[in-house]
Amino acid sequence: MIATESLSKRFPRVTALDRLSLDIGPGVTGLVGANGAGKSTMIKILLGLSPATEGRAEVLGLDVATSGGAIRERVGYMPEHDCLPADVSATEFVVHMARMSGLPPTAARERTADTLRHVGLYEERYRPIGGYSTGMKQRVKLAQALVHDPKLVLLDEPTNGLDPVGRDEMLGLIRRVWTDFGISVLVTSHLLGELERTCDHVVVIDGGRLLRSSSTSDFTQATATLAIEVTDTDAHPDGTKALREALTAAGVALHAGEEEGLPGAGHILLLDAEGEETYDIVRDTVAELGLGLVRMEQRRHRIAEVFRAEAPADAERPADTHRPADAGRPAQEVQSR
Ligand SMILES: Nc1ncnc2c1ncn2[C@@H]1O[C@H](COP(=O)(O)OP(=O)(O)OP(=O)(O)O)[C@@H](O)[C@H]1O
Repeated sequence: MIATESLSKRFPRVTALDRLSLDIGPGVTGLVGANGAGKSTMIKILLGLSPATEGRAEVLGLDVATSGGAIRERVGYMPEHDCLPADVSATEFVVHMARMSGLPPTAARERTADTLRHVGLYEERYRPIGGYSTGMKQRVKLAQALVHDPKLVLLDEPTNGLDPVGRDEMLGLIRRVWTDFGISVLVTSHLLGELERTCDHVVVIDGGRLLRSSSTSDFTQATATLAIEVTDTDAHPDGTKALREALTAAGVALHAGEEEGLPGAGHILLLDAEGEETYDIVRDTVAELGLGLVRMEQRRHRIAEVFRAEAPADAERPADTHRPADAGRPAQEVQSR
């Protein structure tokens, strides 16, 4: 879908992209980096809107230096900043964008109705955009990127300004752009956490340089760590302690510390699983003690942890404090440089 080779973009005072070589296939790909990492610059080069200083890039097999127009016919683009006219309705605006992309009037109207429905805008699509919430405006921006049925969409920070619920809804929509319509997606974000569930592949850039490009599952590979949480009972007022002692006696290797569980719940024991029998031992021990098993789950790395572990020593990386008690809070933000 996208291939770059030693792609660089230098402004007089800053190198926005520094010899970036990438190969991005079909599916949903996240391009993640702090503010100023070079994400928007990359998108503008891929659209043929801004020339690279060095290197080359192809989108859908077309050279960005010579085929900008052809690329923009086949690719949808959702810009980062607000760029919507306040005094026209979503329907009027998206029909206009569809016509600009070359669709005949009837097809433009039909595609607009379908696309706005797909992004979750219904009756309100006839009201002026000026009165829309941020979430609705982001949906209009997404709709105009999809209306001409592109092969690929480039989405620049589509979750910007959204609250956690709006962000989840937008990420769900983005995922469906690929799963329901087969349109590949390149989505930028400065939030590492939100890409885990949405993207098949993640590219991390920092200061215009490639830090890592790999599949999300490689980033978040399951570890052999099990997290166990149990309830207290009258017989065992500290169920976690009782379980720790019983499992230790059974020869299970437990991690020294405990994690805090959800507010009001017990602590979470962590242990190294050595095959399926560890699960059986835990289950049987919990049953023998008469405790309630709240969770027994295999831990996965979070992208932020991997990123922090791999970042160069001189780079300040986010401290990932994700615990179950953090569930539902906004994803960890990559610090600005
Ligand atoms: N037209 C320009 N002239 C000079 N410098 C620029 C220009 N456009 C971008 N830059 C610089 O290039 C670097 C990368 O900017 P870019 O907008 O690509 O980052 P980004 O990762 O998209 O971050 P953000 O989400 O904050 O826009 C920044 O240091 C920025 O100040």
